[in-house]
Amino acid sequence: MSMLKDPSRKYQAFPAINLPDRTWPSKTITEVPIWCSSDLRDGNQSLIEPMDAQKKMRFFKTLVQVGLKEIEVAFPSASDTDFNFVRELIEGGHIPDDVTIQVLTQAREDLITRTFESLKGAKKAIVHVYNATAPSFRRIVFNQDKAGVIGIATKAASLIKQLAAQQPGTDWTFQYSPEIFSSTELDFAVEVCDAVIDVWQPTPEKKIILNLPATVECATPNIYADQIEWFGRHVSRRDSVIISLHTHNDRGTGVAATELGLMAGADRVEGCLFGNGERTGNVDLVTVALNMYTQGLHPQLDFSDIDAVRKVVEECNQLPVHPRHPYVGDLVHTAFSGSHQDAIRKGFAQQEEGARWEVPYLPIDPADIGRSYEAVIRVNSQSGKGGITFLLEQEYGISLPRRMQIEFSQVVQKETDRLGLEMTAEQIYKLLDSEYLQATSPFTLKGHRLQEENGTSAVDIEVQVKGETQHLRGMGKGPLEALVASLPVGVEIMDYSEHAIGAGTNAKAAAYIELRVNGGRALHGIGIDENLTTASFRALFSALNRALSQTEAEAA
Ligand SMILES: CC(=O)SCCNC(=O)CCNC(=O)[C@H](O)C(C)(C)COP(=O)(O)OP(=O)(O)OC[C@H]1O[C@@H](n2cnc3c(N)ncnc32)[C@H](O)[C@@H]1OP(=O)(O)O
Ligand SMILES: CC(C)C(=O)C(=O)O
Ligand SMILES: [Mg+2]
Repeated sequence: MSMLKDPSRKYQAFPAINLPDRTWPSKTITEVPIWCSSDLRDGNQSLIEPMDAQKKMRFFKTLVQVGLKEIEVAFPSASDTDFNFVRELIEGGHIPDDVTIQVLTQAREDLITRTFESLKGAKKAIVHVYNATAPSFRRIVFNQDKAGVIGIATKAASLIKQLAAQQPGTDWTFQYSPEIFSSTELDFAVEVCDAVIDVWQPTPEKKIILNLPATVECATPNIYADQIEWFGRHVSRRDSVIISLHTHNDRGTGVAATELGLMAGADRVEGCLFGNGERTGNVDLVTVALNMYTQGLHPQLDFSDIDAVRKVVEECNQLPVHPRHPYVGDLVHTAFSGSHQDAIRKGFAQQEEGARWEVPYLPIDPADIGRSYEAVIRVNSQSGKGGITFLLEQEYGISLPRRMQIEFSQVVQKETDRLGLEMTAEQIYKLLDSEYLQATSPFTLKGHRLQEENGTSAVDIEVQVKGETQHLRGMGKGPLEALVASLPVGVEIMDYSEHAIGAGTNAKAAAYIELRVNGGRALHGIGIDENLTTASFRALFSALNRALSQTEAEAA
């Protein structure tokens, strides 16, 4: 490869932060942050078709239901749709008392003025202003030096303070974002923020929010954590400032950066549900929140019906959620592969109600987010007996004995190989039915009469053999021995088991028999009936017929 064409030469590693006594690496997340959804702003501005008023309202109500207390609802000076949406929220009384709406504006006088107009009559509001501070933006976008950029920020901060004072009926919170904080020289980021602090004069009782965006993610997440810890140590009036994280996912590590940022001392997280947002998206709030469960923390957001939330988000954003998306993807609580299914089935069987969650391969209990166990195990050609057994147990109450699991899984394997497709529980049951329950040839059991006296059983059997009715009679120490004695072929029973399916008046019996015919290969049969003796007789004929058919097939 020619070095001249080597793309890596265009880029430079992000320099490490000088913070040898960093503390975040040995911390864990022990507190739930303040959550802020930016779905209706950062999410919305990145959509092919931004949401209309109806969609925005539907999304807003879902966010409220989920439990978000801070919601960035619009960029009011951007469009009439956004402006009018803020008006509708306020005038229509749609904002619950414990929810604060947030709006974004550039640090420009006309836009700030329009933003305050949109907020007239709000009980509470966060006014969020941003301007770029990163070196390339200073040069490319603003053509300003550092002092010029500080001037943009402080001028806007002053105007915001002044306009807020003119609308005293609203409980205001001010928020400032130095854009691409993560690419801004740290001391300059602090310098700009300190200048804004000087204007806003926050106190521990009336804090401001400093939102520190990784607008474009261009370093490993440990760098972002260092930047957050460094900033927290150096910013003035730390006790009067809420440090907010706002990460994007350009390198695919938005969640990691946010989590490490929390360990580094941040108080608040902005993001979007399922990671919508500019380019690769904002950090996925759902993932960060649900990851808290595995830290033993309740995220204080309600995703107990995650599929209902997903439906709203997909319909409003007109973007599908990927099937492998953490927590919510269609496939993420599903195991196809044999060894995973085996471990999951054993895990479910041993998991006790209320005990610490230990089911292998499932980081959280799917039921906690409204997912059903049925979806957990699905069967294709990579599956083994564990998954097949699990589905038959869950869906049909059929518990195959161990050796029969092995035998039947080979039948299923042949079918999945032949189809090249997944098999549903229903298809598996149909296969079990045709292979075992419908194994009625050459012997079709038509009826039986059982007499038991002094420990001896005598059975009269009516069977149909190749269309002809035959009567068989046998005696033995029990019904099965009597039945075996009645047969015209040599049958040796290797194993027998039974269990109930269901309970009460609808209960049925399932019987399983493993037998050998004339010393041949051991094979299984199943019988299901309301009557246990009938079930066991059906099981015997099921196994016998399978054995005879196979012998015939092998001879042919
Ligand atoms: C990282 C982020 O997500 S930031 C949020 C981005 N979101 C959006 O932009 C969505 C909504 N935006 C819009 O609809 C439009 O940009 C508007 C209506 C707000 C403004 O539109 P316009 O007036 O046409 O300006 P435009 O967006 O092109 O911005 C360019 C001008 O604003 C300046 N500018 C850009 N950002 C800022 C800022 N944060 N603060 C101050 N000035 C800014 C630029 O330097 C440029 O100035 P110039 O014309 O003197 O060179
Ligand atoms: C407006 C700011 C906070 C933003 O969205 C970003 O920098 O990503
Ligand atoms: Mg953003």
